[in-house]
Amino acid sequence: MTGNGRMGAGMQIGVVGAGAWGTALAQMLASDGREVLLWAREPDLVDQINRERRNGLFLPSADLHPTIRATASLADMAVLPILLLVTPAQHLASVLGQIPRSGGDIVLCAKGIEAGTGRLMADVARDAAPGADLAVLSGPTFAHEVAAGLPTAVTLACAGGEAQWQRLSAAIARPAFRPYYSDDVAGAEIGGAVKNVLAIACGVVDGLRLGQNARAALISRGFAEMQRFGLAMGAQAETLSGLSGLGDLVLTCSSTSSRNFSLGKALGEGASAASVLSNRATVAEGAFTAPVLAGLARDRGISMPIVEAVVALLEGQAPAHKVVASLLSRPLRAENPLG
Ligand SMILES: NC(=O)c1ccc[n+]([C@@H]2O[C@H](COP(=O)([O-])OP(=O)(O)OC[C@H]3O[C@@H](n4cnc5c(N)ncnc54)[C@H](O)[C@@H]3O)[C@@H](O)[C@H]2O)c1
Ligand SMILES: O=P(O)(O)OC[C@H](O)CO
Repeated sequence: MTGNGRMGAGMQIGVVGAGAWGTALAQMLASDGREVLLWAREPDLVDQINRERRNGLFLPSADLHPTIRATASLADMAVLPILLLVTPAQHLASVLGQIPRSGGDIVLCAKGIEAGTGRLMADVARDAAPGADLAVLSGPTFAHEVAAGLPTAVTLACAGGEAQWQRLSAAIARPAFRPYYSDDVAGAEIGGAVKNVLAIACGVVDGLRLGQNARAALISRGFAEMQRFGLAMGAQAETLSGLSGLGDLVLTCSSTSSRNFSLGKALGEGASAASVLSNRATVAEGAFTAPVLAGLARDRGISMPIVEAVVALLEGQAPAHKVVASLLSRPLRAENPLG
């Protein structure tokens, strides 16, 4: 199916969260002159965006378009028909719960699973914003590339089906930003959440200098884990092998531009997770998702040895080389990823 071009440039879109990804999405949406209202949690950042047209905290590379306006007020977002929610996964419930709004479209852009509850973002949003029409935007998307206008394709999974897709694709697509339709909300969410954990593992391989063969093996066996978990949770196989699953897994497992990959690399080089994370203002979602994902998999009898290994490393149970040795000494078995 196809989208219908863009809606009138007059309709303002709201972006909630002015980290790297929210700012990049605002920049992309404003690239055709559309007005974008961007909520930032940090008051100084609101001022900087409005006065200097830049986000020195989270996306210093971008000169922000003049039609982006920042606000510190979540109430300002309540009147907008389309909101992109781009706060980190662990903060979605509290931020969304503070927006006094009923109905409208909510496009979920965080990649993660809520610790403590095990909820995917759409489940969080259904509770925090009952009555909203939910969609998930996910795929291989480094923020700095999207902000620079480089070509990018994403999955836009719409719980409201094709009618919602027509509405949202018209508002969100740009010449260099290409959404693909899906009705598989859970599949799009699971791919994005699981790949972050696997990217930490790929970073460890890099940090330990285990080579390109090992990284390719890890991507492939990691994808098998994503498939086992995703299919058990009701995801469609096509979504997992698409942009929001395999596509994002390949991107995030291939570059130190990924915060998850670079966290893993530091772990492989001998650092502790606590020391790496305490020195960062940015989020590595995989560190929060890994334990809850492992728990969900264990509860369901789903084998995810790479995810378990990441949890062991994050918790400092053993040094990286020992965790890898233990993965490599598992019994030989059939490759069938679903077996
Ligand atoms: N950066 C990317 O390239 C990229 C791409 C796609 C998806 N994502 C996803 O987008 C989400 C946001 O990531 P990001 O890269 O924009 O963040 P970031 O690491 O650039 O910035 C951290 C963000 O967390 C916010 N924050 C910190 N404490 C908070 C709190 N208590 N309540 C609410 N917000 C709080 C900050 O205000 C800031 O917006 C994540 O789920 C990430 O996986 C990121
Ligand atoms: O920097 P990361 O690891 O959070 O990855 C960013 C995006 O999710 C890549 O698609």
